[in-house]
Amino acid sequence: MRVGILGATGYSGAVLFSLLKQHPQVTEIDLYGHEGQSTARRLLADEIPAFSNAALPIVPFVPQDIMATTDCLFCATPAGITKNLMEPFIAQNFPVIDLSGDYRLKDPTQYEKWYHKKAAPSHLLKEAAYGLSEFLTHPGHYIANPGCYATATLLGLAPLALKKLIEPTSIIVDAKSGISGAGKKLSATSHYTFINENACLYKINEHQHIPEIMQQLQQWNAAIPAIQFTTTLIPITRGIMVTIYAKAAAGLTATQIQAAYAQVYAQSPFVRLRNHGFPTIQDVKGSNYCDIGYNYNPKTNTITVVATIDNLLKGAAGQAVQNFNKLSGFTETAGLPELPSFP
Ligand SMILES: NC(=O)C1=CN([C@@H]2O[C@H](COP(=O)(O)OP(=O)(O)OC[C@H]3O[C@@H](n4cnc5c(N)ncnc54)[C@H](OP(=O)(O)O)[C@@H]3O)[C@@H](O)[C@H]2O)C=CC1
Ligand SMILES: CC(=O)N[C@@H](CCC(=O)OP(=O)(O)O)C(=O)O
Repeated sequence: MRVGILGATGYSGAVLFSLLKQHPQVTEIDLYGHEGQSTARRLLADEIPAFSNAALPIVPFVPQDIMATTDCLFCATPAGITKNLMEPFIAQNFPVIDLSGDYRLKDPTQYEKWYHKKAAPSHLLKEAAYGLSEFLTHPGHYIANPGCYATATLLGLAPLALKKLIEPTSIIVDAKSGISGAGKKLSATSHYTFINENACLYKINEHQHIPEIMQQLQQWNAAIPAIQFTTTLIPITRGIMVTIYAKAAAGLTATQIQAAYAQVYAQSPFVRLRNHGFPTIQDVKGSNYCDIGYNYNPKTNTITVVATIDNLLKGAAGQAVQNFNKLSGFTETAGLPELPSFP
């Protein structure tokens, strides 16, 4: 298969390129730059010295040329780009996997509220499938890859929500991310002198992943009205840890919780459950795994769930490849690392 990447010079696009380069079903990769970019030769290796042996050109983004030469397009661009570029691809049912937030929310007013930008038109939004891989049964042609925090939060909560094991009003999510989650551009909070030996809460009650988490949670359990969700930047390069607290439904036992997680993830090669103890970020770094641990405290009637992922793999490029595999009918694990990068 021949695939294309828009945004390969960014963090998640670069990880995507590395994965696709070693994918057993991918024979060629084309890289695209900005629409209207000059045709002067620009190489991936010039932008990312770590890829100095991959002298691939980055060519201008021209939809008709892309559809004529490749079989699937990946977009690893910031929010606000694909909503303006994807109409020709959607019109022709061309396979696209979009890592940005532009097509995740079905309701355009929600996108406008949380992303502070004009949304893609409703008729295009309708064509996109929300690609939380473990629950993606009908990939269609356009997959909106979930956000990194949303992936860890939803995988951590799914068994509790689906099986109605918690008080719907009691969910609190305390999420922490490494700095690569913010992308390659420098900002005041990603500056070394600010974040080194520091930790910083941000976007309190305003994080753009809240609506996509709610959109999915309410499909699993319509009684969940809202979640309390906080995000903290921590001084590591890669990784997300979400700690979830919720009150148990009446009469629940620890055995029922364990059974729910085991049943929901019985066929999920990238979800690893801990029946004892909690996962760390190191346990998943460099892999597409989401590791989940849980605990029930009968004294406070509280369930604690911890889910960890590598934000650039399961939170972005890894899940995009997992979705590509599902969309193309390949083995779900094809092209994805079998083990994390330990130590
Ligand atoms: N980083 C992460 O952990 C995660 C990221 N995502 C999502 O993935 C997407 C990419 O994120 P990330 O890799 O962090 O971002 P980066 O800022 O690191 O990279 C963005 C990429 O998009 C390209 N780009 C920017 N504007 C345009 C444009 N108008 N046309 C074409 N290409 C453009 C950039 O190219 P150039 O440098 O030439 O401008 C660059 O290659 C975002 O939507 C992000 O929200 C999702 C989950 C996790
Ligand atoms: C650490 C950090 O800044 N993380 C980013 C993750 C956002 C992201 O991945 O963007 P999407 O909304 O397109 O998924 C944030 O919190 O905004």
